[in-house]
Amino acid sequence: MAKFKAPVIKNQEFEAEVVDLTYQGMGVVKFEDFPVFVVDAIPGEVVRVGITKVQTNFAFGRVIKRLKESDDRNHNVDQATLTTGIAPLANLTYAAQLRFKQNQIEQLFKKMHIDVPVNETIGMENPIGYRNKAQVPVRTVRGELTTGFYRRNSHILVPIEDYYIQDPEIDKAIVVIRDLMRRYQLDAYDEATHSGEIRTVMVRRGYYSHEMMVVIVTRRNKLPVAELLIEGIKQALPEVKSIIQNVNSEKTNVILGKTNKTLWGADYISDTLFGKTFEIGPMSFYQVNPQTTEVLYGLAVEKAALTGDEMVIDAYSGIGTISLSVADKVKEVIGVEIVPGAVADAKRNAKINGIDNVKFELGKAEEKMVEWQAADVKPDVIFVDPPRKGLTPELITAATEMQPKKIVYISCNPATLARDAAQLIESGYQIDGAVQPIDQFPQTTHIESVTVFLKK
Ligand SMILES: C[S@@+](CC[C@H](N)C(=O)[O-])C[C@H]1O[C@@H](n2cnc3c(N)ncnc32)[C@H](O)[C@@H]1O
Repeated sequence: MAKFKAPVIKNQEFEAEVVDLTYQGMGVVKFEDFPVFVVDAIPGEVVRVGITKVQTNFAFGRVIKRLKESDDRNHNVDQATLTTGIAPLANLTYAAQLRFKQNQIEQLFKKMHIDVPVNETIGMENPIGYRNKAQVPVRTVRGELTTGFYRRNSHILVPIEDYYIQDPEIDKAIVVIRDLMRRYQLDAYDEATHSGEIRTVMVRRGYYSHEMMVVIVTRRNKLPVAELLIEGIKQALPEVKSIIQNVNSEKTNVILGKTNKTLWGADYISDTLFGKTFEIGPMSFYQVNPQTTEVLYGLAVEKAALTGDEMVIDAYSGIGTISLSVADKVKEVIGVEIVPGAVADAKRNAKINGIDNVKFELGKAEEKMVEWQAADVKPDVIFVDPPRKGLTPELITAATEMQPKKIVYISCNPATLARDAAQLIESGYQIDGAVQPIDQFPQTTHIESVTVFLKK
């Protein structure tokens, strides 16, 4: 059989209308029927495209000239932001972003042949500067230690100081820390040669508490000039309550290593959610958008319609935010979480808030659920809030065999949500009402939603 030959070649130019937007926020144009994915091109726009890379079934291109512009284009964003991968939807108006997210969920359920309404995405009033956490790579650019963000689809650092979607206080802190590292001539990490010292700076700031944690990720155990660095950070950033060194000596893209050393202050910071206090350690997941998290969990709890008598499972419980938010509305909760630091945080958080009807277990949700089912645990409601890869078939089998009245699925990836929904429906559950998207991650392609499954 003759090998398929792409109808375009590198550097070829042509004009076309943008007909679609991929789930990664890239415009789709067609050359004959061959799809070309183009950064910063919006459906309805007509563009002159230059081909940058050709693959077997598709190609990538860039906009050489925009010949017709879409009304959905947002002009209030600078080029550096669009060049990096930090805010890939920032070229769209916010209204168009919200429609894009609703539409993505609709398409994914349609593909699975599940007929379900999807509500309009609940958005933010001010959808920038919301992130309570930054993880910024530290690299050498033109001979100087630099912080910024990777250029899209690459590991090339673009120096930036305004990260657009991060809490501006975090942006300021990163510049302060970068300048101290320059002053004390610290060496930035070099991925290619696996040399240098400072890999990443992570900063987390409590939305209500304004407590800041700084985590410096190093390649080796020794952090040169640690004393001077700590003193400088304390002087310049009075909100900092915790300075931690995380050691990651592996040749990997994973940001954090396993070892943490508290260089100064507390091992965690606190913040509040629904008026409850949560202590958050460096390894623990904590929702990055504190403003919409309350909307998200508020909705999840409202949809669960709890009466006070329920036995609840909180699978993927993190530091216990869902468990502790529902504890006073139910009889008891058991949570399961895989990260030991997060389970320790969750147990402390139960204590701090005087909650004693909640238990947290360390383990894999998919294994614990099978154990609980075998032990004849009978939950009335199961909350699942998995990472992007979603649930496993084993977890769904065990969960549905326990026959809870409701399974409340909080999802950060509609592709795995739609896949899992098919198995839940096959196992005797039906979707109650509509899927509700909530914009936890404005300006990005990430899509959060809540769906309730009812036992038929
Ligand atoms: C989206 S977060 C939700 C956390 C928590 N519900 C919250 O909102 O703060 C997913 C959590 O699942 C945990 N996790 C990942 N894989 C897991 C597994 N196989 N079993 C249990 N927990 C897991 C992660 O460490 C993370 O804390």
